Amino acid sequence: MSFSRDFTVQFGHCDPAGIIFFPRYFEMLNATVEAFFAEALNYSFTRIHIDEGCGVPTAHLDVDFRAPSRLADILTFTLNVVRIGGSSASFETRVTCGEELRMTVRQVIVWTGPGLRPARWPAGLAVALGAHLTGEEAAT
Ligand SMILES: CC(C)(COP(=O)(O)OP(=O)(O)OC[C@H]1O[C@@H](n2cnc3c(N)ncnc32)[C@H](O)[C@@H]1OP(=O)(O)O)[C@@H](O)C(=O)NCCC(=O)NCCSC(=O)c1cc(O)c2ccccc2c1O
Repeated sequence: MSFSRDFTVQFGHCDPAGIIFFPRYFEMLNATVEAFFAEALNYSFTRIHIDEGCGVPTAHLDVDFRAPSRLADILTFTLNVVRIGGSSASFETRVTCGEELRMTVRQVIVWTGPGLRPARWPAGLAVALGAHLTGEEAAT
C-alpha cells in the first residue's frame, strides 16, 4: 500500500537557475516520512522522539534526479515500504510531477532506542509497517 504527499514548489525552494535546490527535496522527503509515520502507522514523531526517547535516523540514501522541478510544480511523493529488517526498514519513494518522473529515492531507516543505538522494531510498529509492505517480501 503506497503513501502519497503533494508539495507545491515555492520560490524559496529554487536556486538562481530556477530549479529546485536538492536539499529542499530531502526536506520534502522527510516531511513525507513524518506524515507516513503519523497518518499511516499511527506512530507520530512526537511519540517516537519526545514521549519514548527513541528515533528513526536515516542510515542510507540512494537518489537519482531524473528531471528538474520548477516554481509552482506540484510534486507527488509516493512512498513504499519494500523491506523490514530487525531494526531497519527500506523505503522507496518516487517523486513525480504529473506523469513525469523527477526523482527516485531508496532510503534505509533504523529504529534506535536511548543513546541512538539500534534496537528491534517495537512489535506494534513492525506490524503496522508490515501492513504497508509492497513487492516480493509482501507476497511471501
Ligand atoms: C543508523 C545507526 C544508528 C546504525 O547503527 P549501526 O551502524 O551500529 O547499526 P548496525 O550495524 O547494528 O545495524 C543495525 C541495522 O541498520 C542497518 N544499517 C546500518 N547501517 C546501514 C547502512 N549504511 N545502510 C543500510 N543499512 C544499514 C543494518 O543492516 C541493520 O539492519 P537490521 O534490519 O538487520 O537490524 C548509525 O549508523 C548512525 O547513528 N548513523 C548516523 C545516522 C545519521 O546521522 N543520519 C543522518 C542524520 S539523521 C536524519 O536525517 C533523521 C533523523 C531522524 O530523527 C529521523 C526520524 C524519522 C525519519 C527520518 C529521520 C532522519 O532521516
